[in-house]
Amino acid sequence: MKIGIGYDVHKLVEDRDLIIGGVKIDYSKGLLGHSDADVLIHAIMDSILGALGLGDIGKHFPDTSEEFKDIDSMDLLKTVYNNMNDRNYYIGNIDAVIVAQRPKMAPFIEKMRERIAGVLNTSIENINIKATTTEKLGFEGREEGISSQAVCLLINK
Ligand SMILES: Nc1ccn([C@@H]2O[C@H](COP(=O)(O)O)[C@@H](O)[C@H]2O)c(=O)n1
Ligand SMILES: C[C@@]1(CO)OP(=O)(O)OP(=O)(O)OC[C@H]1O
Repeated sequence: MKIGIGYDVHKLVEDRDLIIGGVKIDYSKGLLGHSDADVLIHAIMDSILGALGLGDIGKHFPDTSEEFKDIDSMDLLKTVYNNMNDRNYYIGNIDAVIVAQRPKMAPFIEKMRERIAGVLNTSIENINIKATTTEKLGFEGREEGISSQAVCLLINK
């Protein structure tokens, strides 16, 4: 078994789609990034890469490469999954938190779990996603950005 941790932050700006956990959320602002800036998927990928001892997403998908400009982070997650699968590991479970003052994530959590479980070829029960505000404290609380943290457990086939 191997464990990993991931953390990511993206800035909230106008005129960008808000995509979190592979789900487009109707909101007045979106996250800025080289990719679609899906902060939850980035944290999950980093946790898996970390568990495998393979560095982080910046190493695998550099933000200097045109190849990854505006890319759907679910496509990157599929690449990370293939890498894990090739090394004979599968997902034990993932637990993650989205830190956002707004909007409410609760209505979208089940869809996120479904999408992530689908790409990672695991059961929805193995993917837990939580959300919290910071009671208006810090950059998330001031709605300047959204952060996410994830931990994963990988199991040997
Ligand atoms: N962006 C968010 C933040 C929170 N939630 C849900 O609300 C609950 C209470 O949040 P607190 O920060 O006040 O503890 C939290 O447990 C989440 O279920 C949310 O959906 N979206
Ligand atoms: C995903 C990548 C690549 O498109 O771009 P961003 O969306 O900027 O995300 P970040 O979490 O800053 O780092 C990984 C990047 O290389």
